[in-house]
Amino acid sequence: ANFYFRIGSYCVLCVVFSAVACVVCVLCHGGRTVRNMSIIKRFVRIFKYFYGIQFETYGEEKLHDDKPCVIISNHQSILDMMGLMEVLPRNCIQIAKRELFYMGPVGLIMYLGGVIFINRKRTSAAMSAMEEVGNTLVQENLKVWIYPEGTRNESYDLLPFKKGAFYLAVQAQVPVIPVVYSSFSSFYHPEKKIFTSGKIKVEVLDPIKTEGLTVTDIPKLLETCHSVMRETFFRLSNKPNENGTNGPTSQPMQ
Ligand SMILES: CCCCCCCC/C=C\CCCCCCCC(=O)SCCNC(=O)CCNC(=O)[C@H](O)C(C)(C)COP(=O)(O)OP(=O)(O)OC[C@H]1O[C@@H](n2cnc3c(N)ncnc32)[C@H](O)[C@@H]1OP(=O)(O)O
Ligand SMILES: CCCCCCCCCCCCCC(=O)OC[C@@H](O)COP(=O)(O)O
Repeated sequence: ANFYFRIGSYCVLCVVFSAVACVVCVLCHGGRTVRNMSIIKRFVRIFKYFYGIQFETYGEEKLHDDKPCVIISNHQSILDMMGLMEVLPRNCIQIAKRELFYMGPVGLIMYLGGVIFINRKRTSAAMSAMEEVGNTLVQENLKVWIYPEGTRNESYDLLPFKKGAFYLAVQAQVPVIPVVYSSFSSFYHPEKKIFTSGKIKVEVLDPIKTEGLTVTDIPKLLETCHSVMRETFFRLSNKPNENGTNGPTSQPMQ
């Protein structure tokens, strides 16, 4: 019961705070602009106090370079939104599934914040929407936050990555900055109806350059990002990986 209450209240908070934020954004900036993201960020960062969630961030300054880039991060649940807003840099928009646009005030506030909606069922339309972002990224000095797994993933691992984020980065010749969140599963587990409070570690990894890369380099770029993020995810989540060590950097388990 507690699980449903907390998840239900999370959704209610999203709806209520969105409605309020829409009014504030329209009064402050008049319409759809990435500058509204700083207002949205302030609202969403309050959520963690309702749920007793703490964030421990490492390397956040790597996101503060005032230059365009593609930020990619793992995606576990709708709680990711709190983690996103915890470290979201200025001038950064997100790519979101179109279904979110139809969620009342939540969709409207995302629209006002400059979020790009894609239809995952129509790959060609999604790709052209992202291509459009790639064209304006540099001159508008924008950052784009993409969840390359393309969907929430509550398994204790990373899904294979979709290619869109890497096409966009190579097309715009901007760096890819991976951000990794530790597993929520110690305090958030929908199957087991668990949603208590806990700590999430967030690590921003070094930017990966794409200057000089072409479309043919995309599979390798994707693989590099996937493996470094997966390794970090295991380390941050204290998950022993295949060969029984607790992450490649630490000593093998006794
Ligand atoms: C006060 C406030 C209160 C709170 C209220 C809330 C407010 C919050 C506000 C703001 C926070 C917002 C929070 C946002 C959260 C949203 C989370 C989500 O919705 S996550 C799902 C959507 N995201 C994605 O799906 C991206 C990842 N997807 C991609 O990048 C895909 O690549 C995509 C969609 C572009 C295409 O997906 P494919 O399923 O077709 O898969 P592929 O393997 O990537 O591509 C298929 C083929 O197309 C080629 N391809 C892909 N992209 C291409 C391109 N750009 N050009 C040419 N070819 C391309 C590839 O090479 C591949 O071809 P070959 O299989 O290799 O032969
Ligand atoms: C008027 C009814 C509103 C319903 C309450 C709003 C629900 C909360 C909205 C949270 C904002 C976005 C958080 C987020 O990160 O959602 C992404 C997931 O969805 C991705 O879904 P999928 O696994 O990719 O299908």
